[in-house]
Amino acid sequence: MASLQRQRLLVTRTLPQASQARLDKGLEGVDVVQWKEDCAIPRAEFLKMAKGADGILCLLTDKIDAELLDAAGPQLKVVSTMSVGFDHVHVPELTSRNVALGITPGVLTEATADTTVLLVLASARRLREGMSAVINGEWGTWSPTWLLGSQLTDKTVGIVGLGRIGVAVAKRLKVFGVQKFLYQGTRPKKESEEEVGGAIEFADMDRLLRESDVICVCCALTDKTKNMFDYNAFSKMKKSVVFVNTARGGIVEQDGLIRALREGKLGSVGLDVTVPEPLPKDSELLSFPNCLVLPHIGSGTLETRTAMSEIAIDNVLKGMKGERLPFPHDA
Ligand SMILES: O=CC(=O)O
Repeated sequence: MASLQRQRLLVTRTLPQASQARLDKGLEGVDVVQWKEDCAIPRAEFLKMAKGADGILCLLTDKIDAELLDAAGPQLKVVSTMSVGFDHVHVPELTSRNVALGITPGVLTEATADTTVLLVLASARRLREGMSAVINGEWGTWSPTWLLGSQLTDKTVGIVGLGRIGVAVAKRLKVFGVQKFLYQGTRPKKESEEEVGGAIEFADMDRLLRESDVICVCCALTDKTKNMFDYNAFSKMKKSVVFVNTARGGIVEQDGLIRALREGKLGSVGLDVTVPEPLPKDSELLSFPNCLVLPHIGSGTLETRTAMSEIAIDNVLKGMKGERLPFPHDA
């Protein structure tokens, strides 16, 4: 009787506890090799460990391109990324080799929308400046004019990308009394408009930039959205704008953002994503009191990260069996 050949699964980082326990318990017919250091797998190590893998469970920090796929070999059946974004994966290379790609959509919508709202409020209410004042002993007596921010009541909010996360952001911000939402994307989305409810309109980019009091970037990084927010775009925004990006750093042309901040063109900025990540400590971006930067923690709750890693395991196991992935990238 022919014995079933064991498969090799490469996992590029230690996973949240429950999912790690699932791997440690052992997966039937699968040998797991895993990079367990608390840092991104170095490229040379990745190329070495990928050799002979039937499945790869990776993160958004791991570049998946022709070189990596060559190093893995022709037996590779599936790449499963523990992220909803897949701009780190060269999809045509996977497609041409018949390698499936799994992602983790849906489960991180709420946490990422929460982080977006957190940045909107924190930026609008000048949280960074307020906290620094307290820590640095600059907190004087209560003043009617000190550290005044802005509020969402009766404002116009621009959402760039009215996908799952964009809708969840709009629904949350609505309860703060937003008057109107404008949105941008590949096309008008009636179903998403209905889900948000109330005053919401598809608008051209120029109008969205000029009329919005708050702009939230919630779209994927693609060839079309890369560097979409450049100096020219920032120059069109209101001087009081609150600009928040929780999607991908590459959607913003960062030198243009820095120039706009330097020239005082922007009210406040909240970023969860930058280029590069981590952002070097001496980046000029960190020198502006009205720019708040978080270390890419949009989906960073235990519940969400566990749900993401569980899906990533389910995807990779199905793919290694040659079956349809529960969450393929092109669903
Ligand atoms: O940024 C996080 C993700 O794409 O999942």
